[in-house]
Amino acid sequence: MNEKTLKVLFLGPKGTYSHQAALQQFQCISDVEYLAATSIPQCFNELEKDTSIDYSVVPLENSTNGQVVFSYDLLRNRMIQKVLSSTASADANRITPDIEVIAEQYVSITHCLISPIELPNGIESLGEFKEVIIYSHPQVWGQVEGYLKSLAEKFPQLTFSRSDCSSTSESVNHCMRSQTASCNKILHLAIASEMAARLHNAYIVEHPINDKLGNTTRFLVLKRRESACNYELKDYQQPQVNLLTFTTRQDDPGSLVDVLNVLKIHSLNMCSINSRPFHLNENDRNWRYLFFIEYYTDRNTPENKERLYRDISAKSKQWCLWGTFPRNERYYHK
Ligand SMILES: O=C(O)C(=O)C[C@]1(C(=O)O)C=C[C@@H](O)C=C1
Repeated sequence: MNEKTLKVLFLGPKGTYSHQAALQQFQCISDVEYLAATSIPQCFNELEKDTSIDYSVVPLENSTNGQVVFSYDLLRNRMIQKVLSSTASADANRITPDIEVIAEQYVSITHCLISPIELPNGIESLGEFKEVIIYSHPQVWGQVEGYLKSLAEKFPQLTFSRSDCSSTSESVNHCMRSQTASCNKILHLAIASEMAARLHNAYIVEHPINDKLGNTTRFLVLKRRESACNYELKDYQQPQVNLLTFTTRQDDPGSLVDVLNVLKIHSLNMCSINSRPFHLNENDRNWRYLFFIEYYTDRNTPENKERLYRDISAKSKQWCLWGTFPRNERYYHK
Protein backbone atom coordinates (compact mmCIF):
# COMPACT_ATOMS: atom_id res chain seq x y z
CA MET A 1 0.00 0.00 0.00
CA ASN A 2 1.29 3.46 -0.87
CA GLU A 3 0.71 6.03 1.87
CA LYS A 4 1.49 9.06 -0.22
CA THR A 5 0.25 10.44 -3.52
CA LEU A 6 2.35 9.12 -6.41
CA LYS A 7 3.77 11.88 -8.58
CA VAL A 8 4.10 10.91 -12.22
CA LEU A 9 5.69 13.07 -14.89
CA PHE A 10 4.76 12.84 -18.58
CA LEU A 11 5.24 14.86 -21.77
CA GLY A 12 2.35 17.30 -21.59
CA PRO A 13 0.01 19.02 -21.83
CA LYS A 14 -2.83 16.62 -21.01
CA GLY A 15 -4.04 14.70 -24.03
CA THR A 16 -0.65 13.56 -25.36
CA TYR A 17 -0.04 9.90 -26.08
CA SER A 18 2.48 10.01 -23.19
CA HIS A 19 -0.39 11.11 -20.93
CA GLN A 20 -2.40 8.08 -22.11
CA ALA A 21 0.60 5.82 -21.40
CA ALA A 22 0.89 7.24 -17.86
CA LEU A 23 -2.86 6.76 -17.23
CA GLN A 24 -2.67 3.18 -18.49
CA GLN A 25 0.34 2.41 -16.30
CA PHE A 26 -1.05 3.76 -13.03
CA GLN A 27 -4.78 3.08 -13.54
CA CYS A 28 -4.89 0.65 -10.59
CA ILE A 29 -3.59 3.25 -8.14
CA SER A 30 -6.12 5.66 -6.70
CA ASP A 31 -3.88 8.46 -5.51
CA VAL A 32 -1.79 9.68 -8.44
CA GLU A 33 -0.85 13.23 -9.35
CA TYR A 34 0.03 13.57 -13.04
CA LEU A 35 2.51 16.34 -13.81
CA ALA A 36 2.93 17.69 -17.34
CA ALA A 37 6.50 18.32 -18.56
CA THR A 38 7.13 20.58 -21.54
CA SER A 39 9.71 18.38 -23.30
CA ILE A 40 11.17 14.85 -23.29
CA PRO A 41 14.51 16.12 -21.80
CA GLN A 42 12.47 17.67 -18.96
CA CYS A 43 10.90 14.25 -18.28
CA PHE A 44 14.43 12.98 -17.53
CA ASN A 45 15.90 16.08 -15.84
CA GLU A 46 13.03 16.73 -13.44
CA LEU A 47 12.91 13.10 -12.33
CA GLU A 48 16.64 13.23 -11.53
CA LYS A 49 16.51 16.61 -9.76
CA ASP A 50 13.17 16.68 -8.00
CA THR A 51 12.99 13.90 -5.42
CA SER A 52 9.27 14.52 -4.87
CA ILE A 53 8.63 13.00 -8.34
CA ASP A 54 8.33 9.21 -8.29
CA TYR A 55 8.09 8.20 -11.94
CA SER A 56 8.45 9.56 -15.43
CA VAL A 57 6.93 8.13 -18.61
CA VAL A 58 8.84 8.61 -21.89
CA PRO A 59 8.22 7.42 -25.47
CA LEU A 60 10.88 5.01 -26.81
CA GLU A 61 9.80 3.69 -30.19
CA ASN A 62 6.98 3.61 -32.68
CA SER A 63 5.91 0.57 -34.66
CA THR A 64 5.82 2.59 -37.92
CA ASN A 65 8.76 4.98 -37.75
CA GLY A 66 11.01 3.40 -35.16
CA GLN A 67 13.21 5.02 -32.53
CA VAL A 68 12.17 8.14 -30.66
CA VAL A 69 15.74 9.41 -30.97
CA PHE A 70 15.25 12.08 -28.28
CA SER A 71 14.79 9.35 -25.65
CA TYR A 72 17.54 7.08 -26.98
CA ASP A 73 19.98 9.97 -26.92
CA LEU A 74 18.99 11.04 -23.41
CA LEU A 75 19.74 7.48 -22.20
CA ARG A 76 22.99 7.43 -24.20
CA ASN A 77 24.11 10.79 -22.77
CA ARG A 78 23.54 9.57 -19.24
CA MET A 79 25.68 6.50 -19.82
CA ILE A 80 28.48 8.57 -21.41
CA GLN A 81 28.41 11.09 -18.52
CA LYS A 82 28.79 8.18 -16.07
CA VAL A 83 31.66 6.70 -18.10
CA LEU A 84 33.45 10.06 -17.90
CA SER A 85 32.83 10.56 -14.19
CA SER A 86 33.28 6.99 -12.90
CA THR A 87 36.36 6.13 -10.91
CA ALA A 88 38.07 2.74 -11.03
CA SER A 89 36.07 0.05 -9.27
CA ALA A 90 36.10 -3.72 -8.96
CA ASP A 91 34.09 -3.97 -12.16
CA ALA A 92 35.35 -0.90 -14.00
CA ASN A 93 33.39 -1.68 -17.19
CA ARG A 94 30.01 -1.74 -15.49
CA ILE A 95 28.25 1.61 -15.27
CA THR A 96 25.32 2.13 -12.92
CA PRO A 97 23.01 4.90 -14.14
CA ASP A 98 21.01 7.07 -11.68
CA ILE A 99 17.72 6.20 -13.32
CA GLU A 100 16.16 2.82 -13.81
CA VAL A 101 13.48 1.40 -16.14
CA ILE A 102 10.74 -0.34 -14.14
CA ALA A 103 8.04 -0.99 -16.75
CA GLU A 104 6.98 -0.60 -20.36
CA GLN A 105 3.65 0.55 -21.75
CA TYR A 106 2.07 0.44 -25.24
CA VAL A 107 -0.40 3.00 -26.60
CA SER A 108 -2.34 2.48 -29.78
CA ILE A 109 -1.89 5.57 -31.96
CA THR A 110 -4.95 6.93 -33.76
CA HIS A 111 -3.99 10.27 -35.25
CA CYS A 112 -6.71 12.81 -36.09
CA LEU A 113 -6.54 15.87 -38.33
CA ILE A 114 -7.80 18.58 -35.98
CA SER A 115 -9.15 22.04 -36.74
CA PRO A 116 -9.57 24.97 -34.32
CA ILE A 117 -12.71 26.08 -36.21
CA GLU A 118 -15.69 24.10 -37.41
CA LEU A 119 -15.35 23.30 -41.11
CA PRO A 120 -18.91 23.14 -42.56
CA ASN A 121 -17.95 20.75 -45.40
CA GLY A 122 -15.36 18.78 -43.48
CA ILE A 123 -12.16 18.11 -45.40
CA GLU A 124 -13.67 19.68 -48.57
CA SER A 125 -13.63 23.06 -46.77
CA LEU A 126 -9.83 23.15 -47.11
CA GLY A 127 -10.41 24.24 -50.72
CA GLU A 128 -11.66 27.62 -49.41
CA PHE A 129 -8.22 28.52 -47.99
CA LYS A 130 -4.98 29.63 -49.64
CA GLU A 131 -2.61 28.10 -47.17
CA VAL A 132 -2.72 25.30 -44.59
CA ILE A 133 -0.17 25.02 -41.77
CA ILE A 134 -0.12 21.69 -39.94
CA TYR A 135 1.39 21.40 -36.43
CA SER A 136 2.50 18.26 -34.66
CA HIS A 137 5.27 16.49 -32.76
CA PRO A 138 8.22 15.68 -35.11
CA GLN A 139 7.80 11.94 -34.45
CA VAL A 140 4.37 12.09 -36.10
CA TRP A 141 5.36 13.12 -39.66
CA GLY A 142 6.76 9.69 -40.51
CA GLN A 143 3.52 8.07 -39.33
CA VAL A 144 1.23 10.10 -41.65
CA GLU A 145 3.49 10.61 -44.70
CA GLY A 146 1.07 8.87 -47.11
CA TYR A 147 -1.95 10.75 -45.78
CA LEU A 148 -0.28 14.16 -46.11
CA LYS A 149 0.83 13.31 -49.65
CA SER A 150 -2.74 12.42 -50.68
CA LEU A 151 -4.01 15.65 -49.07
CA ALA A 152 -1.53 17.73 -51.10
CA GLU A 153 -2.62 15.87 -54.27
CA LYS A 154 -6.31 16.47 -53.50
CA PHE A 155 -5.78 20.24 -53.09
CA PRO A 156 -3.04 21.13 -55.61
CA GLN A 157 -3.82 24.87 -55.41
CA LEU A 158 -3.17 24.94 -51.63
CA THR A 159 0.21 25.63 -50.02
CA PHE A 160 0.83 23.13 -47.23
CA SER A 161 3.55 23.53 -44.60
CA ARG A 162 4.49 21.66 -41.41
CA SER A 163 5.54 23.05 -38.08
CA ASP A 164 7.08 21.10 -35.18
CA CYS A 165 5.65 21.35 -31.66
CA SER A 166 6.88 19.89 -28.38
CA SER A 167 4.00 17.36 -28.31
CA THR A 168 0.84 16.42 -30.20
CA SER A 169 -1.47 17.97 -27.59
CA GLU A 170 0.63 21.15 -27.56
CA SER A 171 0.15 21.29 -31.35
CA VAL A 172 -3.63 21.57 -30.81
CA ASN A 173 -3.00 24.46 -28.39
CA HIS A 174 -0.71 26.03 -30.94
CA CYS A 175 -3.12 25.79 -33.89
CA MET A 176 -5.94 27.29 -31.78
CA ARG A 177 -3.77 30.29 -30.79
CA SER A 178 -2.40 30.75 -34.33
CA GLN A 179 -5.86 30.61 -35.91
CA THR A 180 -7.11 33.40 -33.64
CA ALA A 181 -4.16 35.59 -34.61
CA SER A 182 -4.24 34.73 -38.32
CA CYS A 183 -5.96 36.05 -41.48
CA ASN A 184 -8.93 34.02 -42.68
CA LYS A 185 -7.19 32.71 -45.81
CA ILE A 186 -4.82 30.63 -43.67
CA LEU A 187 -6.00 27.50 -41.85
CA HIS A 188 -3.99 26.16 -38.89
CA LEU A 189 -4.47 22.43 -38.23
CA ALA A 190 -2.97 19.93 -35.80
CA ILE A 191 -2.33 16.19 -35.79
CA ALA A 192 -3.02 14.67 -32.39
CA SER A 193 -5.25 12.19 -30.56
CA GLU A 194 -9.01 12.29 -30.17
CA MET A 195 -8.44 12.97 -26.45
CA ALA A 196 -6.35 16.06 -27.29
CA ALA A 197 -9.09 17.38 -29.63
CA ARG A 198 -11.71 16.84 -26.93
CA LEU A 199 -9.67 18.49 -24.17
CA HIS A 200 -9.09 21.60 -26.30
CA ASN A 201 -12.66 21.76 -27.66
CA ALA A 202 -11.29 21.49 -31.19
CA TYR A 203 -12.88 19.75 -34.21
CA ILE A 204 -11.81 16.44 -35.71
CA VAL A 205 -11.75 16.77 -39.51
CA GLU A 206 -10.63 13.22 -40.35
CA HIS A 207 -9.46 10.15 -38.48
CA PRO A 208 -7.68 7.79 -38.32
CA ILE A 209 -5.06 9.37 -40.58
CA ASN A 210 -2.03 7.26 -39.68
CA ASP A 211 -0.69 5.33 -42.67
CA LYS A 212 -0.66 2.03 -40.79
CA LEU A 213 -3.58 0.83 -38.73
CA GLY A 214 -2.27 -0.84 -35.60
CA ASN A 215 0.34 1.91 -35.24
CA THR A 216 1.61 1.69 -31.64
CA THR A 217 4.10 3.61 -29.52
CA ARG A 218 6.11 1.97 -26.79
CA PHE A 219 6.87 3.91 -23.60
CA LEU A 220 9.28 3.34 -20.71
CA VAL A 221 8.47 4.07 -17.08
CA LEU A 222 11.50 5.47 -15.25
CA LYS A 223 12.37 6.02 -11.60
CA ARG A 224 15.47 7.12 -9.71
CA ARG A 225 17.48 4.03 -8.82
CA GLU A 226 17.83 5.18 -5.20
CA SER A 227 14.15 6.01 -4.79
CA ALA A 228 12.43 4.08 -2.04
CA CYS A 229 9.09 4.30 -3.83
CA ASN A 230 7.57 0.86 -3.53
CA TYR A 231 5.06 0.79 -6.38
CA GLU A 232 6.27 -2.09 -8.46
CA LEU A 233 4.81 -4.23 -11.15
CA LYS A 234 6.32 -7.61 -10.50
CA ASP A 235 4.47 -9.79 -12.96
CA TYR A 236 6.39 -13.02 -12.93
CA GLN A 237 3.88 -14.69 -15.27
CA GLN A 238 5.40 -12.63 -18.09
CA PRO A 239 8.95 -12.96 -19.38
CA GLN A 240 11.27 -10.30 -17.95
CA VAL A 241 12.81 -7.84 -20.41
CA ASN A 242 16.33 -6.55 -19.72
CA LEU A 243 17.46 -3.30 -21.35
CA LEU A 244 21.23 -3.10 -21.62
CA THR A 245 23.49 -0.60 -23.39
CA PHE A 246 27.14 -1.19 -24.24
CA THR A 247 30.11 0.05 -26.24
CA THR A 248 32.48 -2.34 -28.02
CA ARG A 249 36.23 -2.59 -28.50
CA GLN A 250 35.48 -1.15 -31.89
CA ASP A 251 38.73 -1.89 -33.73
CA ASP A 252 38.78 -5.57 -32.76
CA PRO A 253 37.22 -7.74 -35.46
CA GLY A 254 34.15 -9.50 -34.11
CA SER A 255 33.82 -7.26 -31.06
CA LEU A 256 30.05 -6.83 -31.47
CA VAL A 257 29.52 -10.54 -32.14
CA ASP A 258 31.59 -11.35 -29.03
CA VAL A 259 29.17 -9.41 -26.80
CA LEU A 260 26.09 -10.89 -28.46
CA ASN A 261 27.60 -14.36 -28.17
CA VAL A 262 27.55 -13.98 -24.38
CA LEU A 263 23.74 -14.08 -24.64
CA LYS A 264 23.93 -17.26 -26.69
CA ILE A 265 26.29 -18.91 -24.19
CA HIS A 266 23.84 -18.10 -21.37
CA SER A 267 20.80 -19.27 -23.46
CA LEU A 268 19.28 -15.79 -23.51
CA ASN A 269 17.00 -14.68 -26.32
CA MET A 270 17.61 -11.15 -27.64
CA CYS A 271 14.44 -9.28 -28.70
CA SER A 272 15.80 -5.96 -29.97
CA ILE A 273 18.99 -4.24 -31.03
CA ASN A 274 19.53 -0.56 -31.87
CA SER A 275 22.50 1.76 -32.05
CA ARG A 276 23.21 5.48 -31.65
CA PRO A 277 26.42 7.34 -32.44
CA PHE A 278 28.39 8.76 -29.51
CA HIS A 279 31.47 10.84 -28.67
CA LEU A 280 33.21 10.51 -25.32
CA ASN A 281 34.38 14.14 -25.64
CA GLU A 282 34.75 16.77 -28.35
CA ASN A 283 38.13 15.38 -29.48
CA ASP A 284 36.78 11.87 -29.87
CA ARG A 285 36.69 10.46 -33.40
CA ASN A 286 33.50 10.11 -35.45
CA TRP A 287 31.56 6.93 -36.15
CA ARG A 288 31.56 5.28 -32.77
CA TYR A 289 28.38 3.52 -31.71
CA LEU A 290 26.60 2.68 -28.51
CA PHE A 291 24.36 -0.40 -28.74
CA PHE A 292 20.99 -0.90 -27.06
CA ILE A 293 19.90 -4.50 -26.69
CA GLU A 294 16.99 -6.15 -24.94
CA TYR A 295 16.92 -9.80 -23.93
CA TYR A 296 14.55 -12.04 -22.04
CA THR A 297 15.19 -13.68 -18.70
CA ASP A 298 12.90 -15.84 -16.59
CA ARG A 299 13.03 -17.86 -13.40
CA ASN A 300 15.42 -20.38 -14.96
CA THR A 301 17.67 -18.29 -17.21
CA PRO A 302 20.32 -17.17 -16.80
CA GLU A 303 21.41 -19.85 -14.38
CA ASN A 304 24.15 -17.62 -13.06
CA LYS A 305 23.52 -13.87 -13.29
CA GLU A 306 26.88 -12.83 -11.85
CA ARG A 307 28.65 -15.01 -14.40
CA LEU A 308 26.60 -13.38 -17.19
CA TYR A 309 27.59 -9.91 -16.00
CA ARG A 310 31.26 -10.92 -15.72
CA ASP A 311 31.18 -12.24 -19.29
CA ILE A 312 29.57 -9.02 -20.60
CA SER A 313 32.22 -6.99 -18.76
CA ALA A 314 34.95 -9.10 -20.34
CA LYS A 315 33.63 -8.72 -23.90
CA SER A 316 32.36 -5.11 -23.97
CA LYS A 317 34.13 -1.85 -23.29
CA GLN A 318 31.51 -0.32 -21.00
CA TRP A 319 27.99 -1.48 -20.31
CA CYS A 320 25.02 -0.73 -18.16
CA LEU A 321 21.77 -2.48 -17.29
CA TRP A 322 18.90 0.02 -17.26
CA GLY A 323 16.37 -2.32 -15.76
CA THR A 324 14.59 -5.66 -15.73
CA PHE A 325 10.83 -5.36 -16.13
CA PRO A 326 7.87 -7.56 -17.11
CA ARG A 327 6.90 -7.78 -20.77
CA ASN A 328 3.64 -5.86 -21.01
CA GLU A 329 0.93 -8.09 -22.48
CA ARG A 330 -0.02 -5.25 -24.88
CA TYR A 331 3.28 -6.02 -26.63
CA TYR A 332 1.53 -8.97 -28.30
CA HIS A 333 -1.53 -6.97 -29.50
CA LYS A 334 -1.75 -5.86 -33.09
O1 LIG B 1 3.35 14.13 -28.56
C1 LIG B 1 2.87 13.17 -27.94
O2 LIG B 1 1.66 12.97 -27.84
C2 LIG B 1 3.78 12.21 -27.31
O3 LIG B 1 3.42 11.59 -26.35
C3 LIG B 1 5.13 11.97 -27.95
C4 LIG B 1 5.10 10.97 -29.08
C5 LIG B 1 6.54 10.50 -29.43
O4 LIG B 1 7.51 11.20 -29.18
O5 LIG B 1 6.64 9.42 -30.05
C6 LIG B 1 4.35 9.77 -28.68
C7 LIG B 1 3.59 9.05 -29.53
C8 LIG B 1 3.38 9.43 -30.94
O6 LIG B 1 4.09 8.50 -31.72
C9 LIG B 1 3.88 10.79 -31.22
C10 LIG B 1 4.55 11.53 -30.32
